[in-house]
Amino acid sequence: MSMDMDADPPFPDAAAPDALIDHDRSIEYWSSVSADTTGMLGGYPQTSRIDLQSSSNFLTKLRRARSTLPPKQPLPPLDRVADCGAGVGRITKEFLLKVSRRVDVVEPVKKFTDELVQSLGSGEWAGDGDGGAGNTTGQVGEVINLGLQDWVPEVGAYNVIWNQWCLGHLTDVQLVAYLRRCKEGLKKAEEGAQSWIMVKENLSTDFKGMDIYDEEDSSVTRSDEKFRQLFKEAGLKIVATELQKGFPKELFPVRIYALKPE
Ligand SMILES: C[S@@+](CC[C@H](N)C(=O)[O-])C[C@H]1O[C@@H](n2cnc3c(N)ncnc32)[C@H](O)[C@@H]1O
Repeated sequence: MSMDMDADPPFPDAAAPDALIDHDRSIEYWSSVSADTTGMLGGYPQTSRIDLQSSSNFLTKLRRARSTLPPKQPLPPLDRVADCGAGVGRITKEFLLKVSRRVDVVEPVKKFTDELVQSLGSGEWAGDGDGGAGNTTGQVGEVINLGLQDWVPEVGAYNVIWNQWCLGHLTDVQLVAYLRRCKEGLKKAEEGAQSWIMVKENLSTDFKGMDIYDEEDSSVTRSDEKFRQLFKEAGLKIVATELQKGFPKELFPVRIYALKPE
Protein backbone atom coordinates (compact mmCIF):
# COMPACT_ATOMS: atom_id res chain seq x y z
CA MET A 1 0.00 0.00 0.00
CA SER A 2 1.64 3.18 -1.14
CA MET A 3 0.44 6.20 0.76
CA ASP A 4 1.53 8.69 -1.90
CA MET A 5 -0.18 8.91 -5.27
CA ASP A 6 2.96 9.47 -7.34
CA ALA A 7 4.81 6.41 -6.12
CA ASP A 8 2.97 3.85 -8.23
CA PRO A 9 1.40 4.57 -11.60
CA PRO A 10 -1.76 2.59 -12.44
CA PHE A 11 -1.02 -0.83 -13.88
CA PRO A 12 -1.22 -0.37 -17.69
CA ASP A 13 -3.68 -3.18 -18.59
CA ALA A 14 -5.73 -2.94 -15.46
CA ALA A 15 -8.88 -4.83 -16.48
CA ALA A 16 -8.86 -6.69 -13.14
CA PRO A 17 -5.90 -5.43 -11.13
CA ASP A 18 -6.88 -7.60 -8.16
CA ALA A 19 -6.08 -10.70 -10.28
CA LEU A 20 -2.43 -9.70 -9.84
CA ILE A 21 -2.51 -9.97 -6.04
CA ASP A 22 0.03 -12.49 -4.81
CA HIS A 23 -0.16 -13.14 -1.04
CA ASP A 24 3.36 -14.58 -0.79
CA ARG A 25 4.73 -11.47 -2.38
CA SER A 26 2.78 -9.22 0.02
CA ILE A 27 4.11 -11.12 3.02
CA GLU A 28 7.65 -10.95 1.64
CA TYR A 29 7.29 -7.18 1.27
CA TRP A 30 5.80 -6.59 4.73
CA SER A 31 8.39 -8.87 6.35
CA SER A 32 11.07 -6.53 4.99
CA VAL A 33 9.48 -3.44 6.53
CA SER A 34 10.46 -2.05 9.94
CA ALA A 35 8.16 -3.09 12.79
CA ASP A 36 7.15 0.45 13.74
CA THR A 37 4.70 3.20 12.79
CA THR A 38 6.98 4.51 10.03
CA GLY A 39 6.99 1.04 8.46
CA MET A 40 3.21 0.72 8.79
CA LEU A 41 2.51 4.12 7.28
CA GLY A 42 4.85 4.04 4.29
CA GLY A 43 7.15 6.72 5.66
CA TYR A 44 4.38 9.06 6.85
CA PRO A 45 4.32 8.41 10.63
CA GLN A 46 3.14 11.98 11.23
CA THR A 47 -0.29 11.05 9.83
CA SER A 48 -0.91 8.54 12.63
CA ARG A 49 -2.13 10.97 15.28
CA ILE A 50 -4.67 12.72 13.07
CA ASP A 51 -5.81 9.39 11.63
CA LEU A 52 -6.45 7.96 15.11
CA GLN A 53 -8.15 11.11 16.37
CA SER A 54 -10.53 11.14 13.39
CA SER A 55 -11.27 7.42 13.83
CA SER A 56 -11.99 7.90 17.51
CA ASN A 57 -14.31 10.86 16.81
CA PHE A 58 -16.09 8.89 14.08
CA LEU A 59 -16.76 5.89 16.34
CA THR A 60 -17.85 8.10 19.24
CA LYS A 61 -20.34 9.96 17.00
CA LEU A 62 -21.69 6.67 15.71
CA ARG A 63 -22.11 5.27 19.22
CA ARG A 64 -23.64 8.48 20.63
CA ALA A 65 -26.19 8.67 17.82
CA ARG A 66 -27.40 5.19 18.77
CA SER A 67 -27.20 5.58 22.53
CA THR A 68 -29.89 6.64 24.98
CA LEU A 69 -27.29 7.93 27.46
CA PRO A 70 -27.27 11.67 28.26
CA PRO A 71 -24.56 13.46 26.20
CA LYS A 72 -22.31 14.12 29.23
CA GLN A 73 -22.37 10.56 30.52
CA PRO A 74 -19.35 8.58 29.27
CA LEU A 75 -20.05 5.75 26.87
CA PRO A 76 -19.52 2.32 28.43
CA PRO A 77 -16.58 0.35 27.04
CA LEU A 78 -17.29 -2.02 24.20
CA ASP A 79 -17.01 -5.68 25.00
CA ARG A 80 -14.85 -7.09 22.22
CA VAL A 81 -13.38 -5.71 19.00
CA ALA A 82 -10.94 -6.98 16.36
CA ASP A 83 -8.07 -5.09 14.76
CA CYS A 84 -7.61 -6.70 11.34
CA GLY A 85 -4.39 -6.40 9.34
CA ALA A 86 -3.19 -4.83 12.56
CA GLY A 87 0.53 -4.57 11.82
CA VAL A 88 2.38 -3.58 15.01
CA GLY A 89 -0.88 -2.62 16.69
CA ARG A 90 -0.76 1.12 16.08
CA ILE A 91 -4.58 1.26 16.12
CA THR A 92 -4.94 -1.32 18.88
CA LYS A 93 -2.64 0.49 21.29
CA GLU A 94 -3.55 4.08 20.62
CA PHE A 95 -7.29 3.72 20.08
CA LEU A 96 -9.05 0.35 20.37
CA LEU A 97 -7.71 -0.62 23.79
CA LYS A 98 -9.10 2.67 25.08
CA VAL A 99 -12.64 1.92 23.97
CA SER A 100 -12.97 -1.84 24.41
CA ARG A 101 -12.38 -4.39 27.16
CA ARG A 102 -10.80 -6.82 24.72
CA VAL A 103 -9.05 -6.41 21.37
CA ASP A 104 -8.28 -9.45 19.21
CA VAL A 105 -5.48 -8.88 16.74
CA VAL A 106 -5.37 -10.45 13.26
CA GLU A 107 -2.15 -9.98 11.32
CA PRO A 108 -0.26 -12.39 9.01
CA VAL A 109 3.27 -11.11 9.74
CA LYS A 110 4.37 -12.56 13.09
CA LYS A 111 7.25 -10.14 13.59
CA PHE A 112 4.68 -7.33 13.82
CA THR A 113 2.51 -9.03 16.43
CA ASP A 114 5.65 -10.11 18.34
CA GLU A 115 6.57 -6.43 18.52
CA LEU A 116 3.06 -5.58 19.75
CA VAL A 117 3.03 -8.26 22.44
CA GLN A 118 6.55 -7.37 23.53
CA SER A 119 5.75 -3.65 23.80
CA LEU A 120 2.61 -4.32 25.85
CA GLY A 121 4.47 -6.68 28.18
CA SER A 122 7.53 -4.50 28.62
CA GLY A 123 5.62 -1.53 29.94
CA GLU A 124 7.06 0.65 27.13
CA TRP A 125 3.46 1.41 26.36
CA ALA A 126 0.88 2.43 28.94
CA GLY A 127 -2.67 3.26 27.94
CA ASP A 128 -3.55 6.77 29.00
CA GLY A 129 -7.25 5.96 29.22
CA ASP A 130 -8.46 9.06 27.38
CA GLY A 131 -10.50 7.21 24.79
CA GLY A 132 -13.83 8.68 25.77
CA ALA A 133 -15.29 5.36 26.92
CA GLY A 134 -15.16 5.55 30.65
CA ASN A 135 -11.34 5.77 30.62
CA THR A 136 -11.05 2.07 29.99
CA THR A 137 -7.80 0.40 29.14
CA GLY A 138 -8.58 -3.03 27.75
CA GLN A 139 -6.55 -6.16 27.15
CA VAL A 140 -5.27 -7.74 23.98
CA GLY A 141 -7.15 -11.03 23.60
CA GLU A 142 -6.32 -13.49 20.84
CA VAL A 143 -3.36 -12.80 18.55
CA ILE A 144 -4.08 -14.52 15.24
CA ASN A 145 -1.34 -14.77 12.63
CA LEU A 146 -3.46 -15.20 9.50
CA GLY A 147 -4.27 -13.30 6.34
CA LEU A 148 -7.86 -12.04 6.34
CA GLN A 149 -8.64 -14.32 3.38
CA ASP A 150 -8.20 -17.21 5.86
CA TRP A 151 -9.65 -15.72 9.05
CA VAL A 152 -13.09 -16.81 10.20
CA PRO A 153 -14.38 -14.51 12.97
CA GLU A 154 -16.25 -16.20 15.79
CA VAL A 155 -19.99 -15.91 15.13
CA GLY A 156 -21.77 -13.14 17.05
CA ALA A 157 -18.59 -12.12 18.91
CA TYR A 158 -17.65 -8.57 17.95
CA ASN A 159 -18.88 -5.03 18.54
CA VAL A 160 -16.40 -3.67 16.01
CA ILE A 161 -14.29 -5.36 13.33
CA TRP A 162 -11.76 -2.70 12.33
CA ASN A 163 -10.12 -3.04 8.88
CA GLN A 164 -7.64 -0.34 7.96
CA TRP A 165 -5.08 -0.14 5.17
CA CYS A 166 -5.05 -3.90 4.62
CA LEU A 167 -8.08 -4.87 2.49
CA GLY A 168 -6.13 -4.11 -0.70
CA HIS A 169 -4.35 -7.40 -0.05
CA LEU A 170 -7.56 -9.34 -0.77
CA THR A 171 -8.95 -9.96 -4.25
CA ASP A 172 -12.50 -8.73 -4.88
CA VAL A 173 -13.86 -12.27 -4.46
CA GLN A 174 -11.89 -12.79 -1.23
CA LEU A 175 -13.02 -9.43 0.10
CA VAL A 176 -16.72 -10.15 -0.45
CA ALA A 177 -16.37 -13.59 1.18
CA TYR A 178 -14.45 -12.04 4.08
CA LEU A 179 -17.02 -9.28 4.61
CA ARG A 180 -19.78 -11.92 4.68
CA ARG A 181 -17.89 -13.74 7.44
CA CYS A 182 -17.44 -10.45 9.30
CA LYS A 183 -21.20 -9.88 9.06
CA GLU A 184 -21.71 -13.17 10.90
CA GLY A 185 -18.99 -12.17 13.39
CA LEU A 186 -20.87 -9.07 14.59
CA LYS A 187 -22.82 -9.11 17.83
CA LYS A 188 -26.51 -9.31 17.04
CA ALA A 189 -28.40 -6.02 16.96
CA GLU A 190 -31.53 -7.69 18.30
CA GLU A 191 -29.64 -8.45 21.50
CA GLY A 192 -29.18 -4.69 21.93
CA ALA A 193 -25.49 -4.62 21.03
CA GLN A 194 -23.79 -1.80 19.18
CA SER A 195 -21.87 -3.43 16.32
CA TRP A 196 -20.27 -2.36 13.06
CA ILE A 197 -17.72 -3.45 10.48
CA MET A 198 -15.34 -0.55 9.87
CA VAL A 199 -13.38 -0.13 6.67
CA LYS A 200 -10.83 2.68 6.41
CA GLU A 201 -8.86 2.60 3.17
CA ASN A 202 -7.14 4.67 0.52
CA LEU A 203 -9.21 5.46 -2.58
CA SER A 204 -8.08 5.19 -6.18
CA THR A 205 -7.57 8.50 -7.98
CA ASP A 206 -7.33 6.90 -11.42
CA PHE A 207 -9.12 9.23 -13.82
CA LYS A 208 -11.10 6.33 -15.35
CA GLY A 209 -12.15 5.14 -11.90
CA MET A 210 -10.03 1.99 -12.13
CA ASP A 211 -8.50 0.23 -9.15
CA ILE A 212 -4.73 0.65 -9.02
CA TYR A 213 -2.34 -2.26 -8.61
CA ASP A 214 0.74 -1.64 -6.45
CA GLU A 215 3.58 -3.95 -7.43
CA GLU A 216 5.66 -3.16 -4.38
CA ASP A 217 3.43 -4.90 -1.84
CA SER A 218 1.09 -6.63 -4.32
CA SER A 219 -2.13 -4.84 -3.31
CA VAL A 220 -4.90 -2.87 -4.99
CA THR A 221 -6.19 0.60 -4.20
CA ARG A 222 -9.92 0.53 -4.92
CA SER A 223 -12.29 3.27 -5.99
CA ASP A 224 -15.16 4.41 -3.78
CA GLU A 225 -17.57 2.95 -6.37
CA LYS A 226 -15.83 -0.45 -6.19
CA PHE A 227 -16.01 -0.50 -2.38
CA ARG A 228 -19.72 0.33 -2.48
CA GLN A 229 -20.35 -2.41 -5.03
CA LEU A 230 -18.46 -5.01 -2.97
CA PHE A 231 -20.23 -3.99 0.28
CA LYS A 232 -23.57 -4.50 -1.49
CA GLU A 233 -22.47 -7.89 -2.81
CA ALA A 234 -21.58 -8.85 0.76
CA GLY A 235 -25.07 -7.84 1.97
CA LEU A 236 -23.83 -4.79 3.88
CA LYS A 237 -25.16 -1.24 3.99
CA ILE A 238 -23.19 1.92 4.76
CA VAL A 239 -24.60 3.59 7.88
CA ALA A 240 -21.99 6.37 8.08
CA THR A 241 -19.01 7.43 6.01
CA GLU A 242 -16.49 10.27 6.05
CA LEU A 243 -13.47 11.41 4.07
CA GLN A 244 -10.31 11.80 6.14
CA LYS A 245 -9.33 15.43 6.51
CA GLY A 246 -5.93 16.97 7.18
CA PHE A 247 -3.58 14.55 5.42
CA PRO A 248 -0.74 15.79 3.18
CA LYS A 249 -1.97 16.59 -0.35
CA GLU A 250 0.28 14.05 -2.05
CA LEU A 251 -1.42 11.12 -0.30
CA PHE A 252 -4.35 9.16 -1.65
CA PRO A 253 -7.72 10.26 -0.32
CA VAL A 254 -8.80 8.08 2.62
CA ARG A 255 -12.41 7.17 3.44
CA ILE A 256 -13.93 5.45 6.46
CA TYR A 257 -17.14 3.43 6.15
CA ALA A 258 -19.27 2.02 8.99
CA LEU A 259 -21.15 -1.05 7.75
CA LYS A 260 -24.05 -3.12 9.03
CA PRO A 261 -26.00 -6.07 7.66
CA GLU A 262 -28.62 -4.95 5.14
C1 LIG B 1 -0.23 -0.47 5.81
S1 LIG B 1 -0.07 -1.70 7.05
C2 LIG B 1 -1.41 -1.20 8.09
C3 LIG B 1 -1.31 -1.71 9.49
C4 LIG B 1 -2.41 -1.18 10.42
N1 LIG B 1 -3.73 -1.51 9.94
C5 LIG B 1 -2.28 0.30 10.60
O1 LIG B 1 -3.10 1.04 10.04
O2 LIG B 1 -1.36 0.72 11.29
C6 LIG B 1 -0.72 -3.11 6.19
C7 LIG B 1 -0.80 -4.37 7.01
O3 LIG B 1 -1.52 -5.36 6.28
C8 LIG B 1 -0.91 -6.59 6.53
N2 LIG B 1 -1.31 -7.58 5.51
C9 LIG B 1 -0.65 -7.99 4.41
N3 LIG B 1 -1.35 -8.95 3.78
C10 LIG B 1 -2.49 -9.14 4.50
C11 LIG B 1 -3.59 -10.01 4.38
N4 LIG B 1 -3.70 -10.88 3.37
N5 LIG B 1 -4.55 -9.95 5.33
C12 LIG B 1 -4.45 -9.08 6.35
N6 LIG B 1 -3.43 -8.23 6.51
C13 LIG B 1 -2.46 -8.26 5.60
C14 LIG B 1 0.57 -6.27 6.54
O4 LIG B 1 1.35 -7.30 7.12
C15 LIG B 1 0.57 -4.98 7.32
O5 LIG B 1 0.67 -5.20 8.69
